[in-house]
Amino acid sequence: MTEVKPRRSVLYMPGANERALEKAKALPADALILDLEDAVAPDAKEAARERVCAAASSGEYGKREVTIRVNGLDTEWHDADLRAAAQAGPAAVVVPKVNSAREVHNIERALELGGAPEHTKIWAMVETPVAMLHAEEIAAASDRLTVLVMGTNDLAKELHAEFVPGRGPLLGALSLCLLAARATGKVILDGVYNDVKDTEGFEAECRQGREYGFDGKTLIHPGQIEPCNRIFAPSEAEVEQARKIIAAFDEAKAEGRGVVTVDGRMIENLHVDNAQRVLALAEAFGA
Ligand SMILES: CC(C)(COP(=O)(O)OP(=O)(O)OC[C@H]1O[C@@H](n2cnc3c(N)ncnc32)[C@H](O)[C@@H]1OP(=O)(O)O)[C@@H](O)C(=O)NCCC(=O)NCCSC(=O)C[C@H](O)C(=O)O
Ligand SMILES: [Mg+2]
Repeated sequence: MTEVKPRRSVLYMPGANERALEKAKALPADALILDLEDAVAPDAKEAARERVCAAASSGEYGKREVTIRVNGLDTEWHDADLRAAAQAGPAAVVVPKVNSAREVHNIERALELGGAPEHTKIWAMVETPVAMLHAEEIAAASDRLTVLVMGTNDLAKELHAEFVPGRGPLLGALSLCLLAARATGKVILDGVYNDVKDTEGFEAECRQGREYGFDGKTLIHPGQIEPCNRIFAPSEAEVEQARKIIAAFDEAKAEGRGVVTVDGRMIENLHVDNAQRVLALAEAFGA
């Protein structure tokens, strides 16, 4: 099984907010997105670019992936953001509103020309109707692209959809992107939950994201980290069950059988693969 990187909780923080950048050093988020796009006002963009590039190359955020979200491809800041990010060498450059494979190729070329180290990957945000329809070609466009990130605020805006409990209006789009990620072997992160005071609603959305198959969720506030880490990690009972399944199947195999029941349920090879994935995740999360 390939290495599992912890990406349950991926926290955005405004690149212009020095206090938030400092505070993030001690926060238990699995990964960070230092934002130059929506959370930064136009007249603060250049100072924020310098600040986040310095933060990303500082080595002060421990083992976590520190990424930089640049401004969109059609903005006046995009090229300079990409050049600066390529030099800073973060774990990834997060690019908003990616709509086609051609755009991914352009980003890839710009990173290469900018001298980005190999470890700097592309995380593509999918957040427009066009991106939903091109999700597979976007995900498959480059080996350097390792993660799809849902942008549910932009998507809802473009769709004229309302935010309702259960996210009915967005479920088709979320499923399309999940299919694209799984079909191409990429990681996929769910979108943000805007009401930072609504713990119950946030936890329900985390559970829904996990049930659908998302690898983790993007966050906007430190208070969202603990519930997100808890919900996206296998519980003790799930780890115990995974061990039981592996042991029962090993025993059956030794007796020449390819199928067994555990607690009355059929277990075949594919369920063992799932159980191994649960153990790998638990180990990656330090559970
Ligand atoms: C949402 C917020 C504006 C709320 O801010 P505020 O009311 O000031 O929060 P608190 O007073 O509760 O903050 C408590 C302390 O925590 C620090 N803090 C807050 N948020 C963060 C953060 N994201 N990272 C690190 N630290 C954070 C505060 O500084 C306080 O610290 P202290 O003073 O020491 O007590 C605010 O949370 C915020 O700005 N969040 C991030 C917003 C953001 O990045 N937005 C852009 C990304 S989301 C997006 O673009 C979606 C996507 O594209 C889509 O389309 O869906
Ligand atoms: Mg967006």
